[in-house]
Amino acid sequence: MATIELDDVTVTAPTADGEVVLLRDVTARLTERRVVVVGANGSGKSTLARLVNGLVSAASGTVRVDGLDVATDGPAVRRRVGFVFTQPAAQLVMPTVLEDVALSLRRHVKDKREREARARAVLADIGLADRADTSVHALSGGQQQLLAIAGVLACEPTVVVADEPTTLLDLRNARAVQERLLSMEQQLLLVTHDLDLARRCDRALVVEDGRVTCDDDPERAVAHYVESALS
Ligand SMILES: Nc1ncnc2c1ncn2[C@@H]1O[C@H](COP(=O)(O)OP(=O)(O)OP(=O)(O)O)[C@@H](O)[C@H]1O
Repeated sequence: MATIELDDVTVTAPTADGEVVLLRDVTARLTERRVVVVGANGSGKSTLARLVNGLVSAASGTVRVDGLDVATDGPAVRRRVGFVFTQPAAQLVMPTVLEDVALSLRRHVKDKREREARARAVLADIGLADRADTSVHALSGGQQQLLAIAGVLACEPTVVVADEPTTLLDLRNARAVQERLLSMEQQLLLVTHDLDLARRCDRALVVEDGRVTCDDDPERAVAHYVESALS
């Protein structure tokens, strides 16, 4: 299993009259297979998730994935960390379903024919084999999210970071995406407002106002979050 290490990490962003702190003094060593991040809107969850593949940089402190520093080994870290966004359309770039998966595979499989065969196998695995030649825009939101996840997994990452991956999906598609993410062998760092889903993970971080205020087993952490959010 992969290891994500955050050591005294603070993230800031510039404002018109100085800077704002988005995340403050976060330290955690994450080795569990499924780690969930919960917290109120605007508390800093996405900022925490984005640190792990360098989409957001730390102002101070270090972020490491399997010992590699995101600040100095960015490309090597990004090869290990796949990212699933809330909006799947954000990461579907090719015209057809098959081409999109094949593009994800371009660094891993050099031979074009072999790449196409692998892409077809990936599509069969997620149940989209019959949509291979369809436009990515003709897929439903749920199918697009499954395709985005397939593209990420095809690159064989050791960590998958998913930022509210089921927020836009109906119950059935949300379930399909959840099961795919929870059952995969890769380490999952999941941001979600779905507390039932959070309870199925192995460890939970609660973020409040840019700080990790609870780091515990999910039952206890979710209880802490509910108590704090509703009090
Ligand atoms: N680049 C930026 N510049 C200024 N403020 C920012 C920037 N990025 C994020 N913020 C602010 O930092 C806070 C934390 O944002 P973040 O997206 O991490 O929250 P979140 O917990 O993921 O929220 P949500 O549940 O609504 O997605 C928010 O108040 C947001 O407006």
